[in-house]
Amino acid sequence: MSPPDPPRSRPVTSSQQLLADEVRVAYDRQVVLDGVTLSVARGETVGLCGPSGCGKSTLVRVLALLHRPDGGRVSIDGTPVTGVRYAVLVGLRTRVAVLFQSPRAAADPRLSLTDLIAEPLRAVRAPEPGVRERVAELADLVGLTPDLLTRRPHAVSDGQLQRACLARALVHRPDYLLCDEATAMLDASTQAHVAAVIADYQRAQNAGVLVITHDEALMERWADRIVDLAGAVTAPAR
Ligand SMILES: Nc1ncnc2c1ncn2[C@@H]1O[C@H](COP(=O)(O)OP(=O)(O)OP(=O)(O)O)[C@@H](O)[C@H]1O
Repeated sequence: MSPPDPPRSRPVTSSQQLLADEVRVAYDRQVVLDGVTLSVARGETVGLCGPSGCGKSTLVRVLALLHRPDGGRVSIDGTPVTGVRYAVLVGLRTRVAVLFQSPRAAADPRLSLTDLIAEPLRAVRAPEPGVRERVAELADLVGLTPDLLTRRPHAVSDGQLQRACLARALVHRPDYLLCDEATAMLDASTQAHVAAVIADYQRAQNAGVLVITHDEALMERWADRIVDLAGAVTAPAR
């Protein structure tokens, strides 16, 4: 494994956190999150638990700037974020990355693993020599050999594809990484390796990490504190 990413030079202050403040989300008539507040500070690992359907993944999508909440706000280190996806300035949106449970649902089947990892850099028109160098660095970090990098998703295992998705998530050196059941589909050794890569990255970058897992032992080992979303209200929309 190559050395972890060098930390950014920005000094870290106590106000540096990814914050969902009084967030409300409803799908049609169903209120899933009703005034939920959750923060993830730089350097900490927050575990998010709660019964199936209580809104954990929805909250992750809101924090990842993929889903616009119906109420409340998201801020990154005190900067309010008003839009979602490409409406957010690139310098802000690349501060948060997400790793989902299913790498197959998250990966474009037409791309080689190299192009999959490079995708977020090419989307911001990063110079190609730097892209190739960063892909090689990350492939080494997550344990993907050169022969695997030329293959497309259908020709690699779920574990290998999740490693590529992790590399892609880290490509912009995010300050916050959200892991939504990211190790659930993996065998024990791949799970341990993915968790170790994330922990090394977190230490090097002083990143904040949010973890959703139904694996209580993993949650206990991984999280500095655990937030239970079970209190979130699921009720008909007003
Ligand atoms: N796009 C959507 N449209 C309509 N309803 C949705 C949508 N996404 C989620 N839901 C509903 O919102 C509720 C919360 O879903 P969510 O996936 O956030 O829960 P969760 O706590 O992550 O569940 P699990 O632990 O099973 O993954 C569920 O009742 C779900 O059916």
